[in-house]
Amino acid sequence: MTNYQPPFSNKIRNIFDRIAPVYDQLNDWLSLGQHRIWKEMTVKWSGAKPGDTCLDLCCGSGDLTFRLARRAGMTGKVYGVDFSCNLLATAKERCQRYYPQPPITWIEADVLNLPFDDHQFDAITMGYGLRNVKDIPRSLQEIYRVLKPGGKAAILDFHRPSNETFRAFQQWYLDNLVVPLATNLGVKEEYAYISPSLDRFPIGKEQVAIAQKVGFVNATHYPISNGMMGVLVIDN
Ligand SMILES: C/C(=C\Cc1cc(O)c2ccccc2c1O)CCC[C@H](C)CCC[C@H](C)CCCC(C)C
Ligand SMILES: C[S@@+](CC[C@H](N)C(=O)[O-])C[C@H]1O[C@@H](n2cnc3c(N)ncnc32)[C@H](O)[C@@H]1O
Repeated sequence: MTNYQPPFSNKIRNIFDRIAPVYDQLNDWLSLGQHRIWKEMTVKWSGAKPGDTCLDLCCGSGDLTFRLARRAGMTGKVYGVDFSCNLLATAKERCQRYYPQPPITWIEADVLNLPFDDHQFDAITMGYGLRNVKDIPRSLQEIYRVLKPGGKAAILDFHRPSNETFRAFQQWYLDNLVVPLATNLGVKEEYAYISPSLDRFPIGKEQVAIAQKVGFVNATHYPISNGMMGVLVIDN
């Protein structure tokens, strides 16, 4: 199994604090809007429904949080957790401007030490967070701890395709479109981080094995976008 050891969390937090001003726009441009579909699939696979108490981990500027809130409705409760104060500020600002109604609580915290009691949540999402945490098993343990029995989590992230052509295309896209465009916006190093972080990230079946070791009874990894992205769905 891959020995995954990303840099210290402070380095990661600084990366996301720095890219906050360009983050949403670059995601739209560079994924050709596809990230919205991937996020909608993730929320759907989390099983969130009206009245649920939901949690979005590594919420960033809030894309998945807002989608969860739409599903949970006015009788539900939604929490967004992130340690980047700049991305959280964007999330709060977007919330006030575009989504004044859903009951969302924003919390600045490390997802490796969640400030919640055990068994609080019906549904949990995490978008592009697991690859960035210092300790993946610990992160899944925290999810296991705060999920209610019968609750479900859906975790979206980049993935390395097993098909060589798609793998080569993904690498070409990162090297020749993502990094150059980011360079023009003054955030070259931050976006250059994606590729090595993806090399260290466990592939789908390894993620499933970690989740099972943590205690999840059901764990399935769904490759999407020709395996360039993936969603790990886990429940207890
Ligand atoms: C929303 C997306 C990525 C979020 C994201 C995650 C990270 O870990 C980062 C680390 C450092 C800087 C930025 C990020 C970051 O934005 C997914 C979409 C954005 C991507 C930049 C686009 C990547 C596209 C795929 C490699 C190929 C898709 C091809 C398709 C034809 C559109
Ligand atoms: C690529 S962004 C994803 C944001 C959002 N989920 C989305 O899909 O657009 C990754 C987020 O994870 C957060 N993050 C990474 N490690 C974290 C940790 N240990 N605790 C809290 N947030 C973390 C970063 O601050 C950043 O906002």
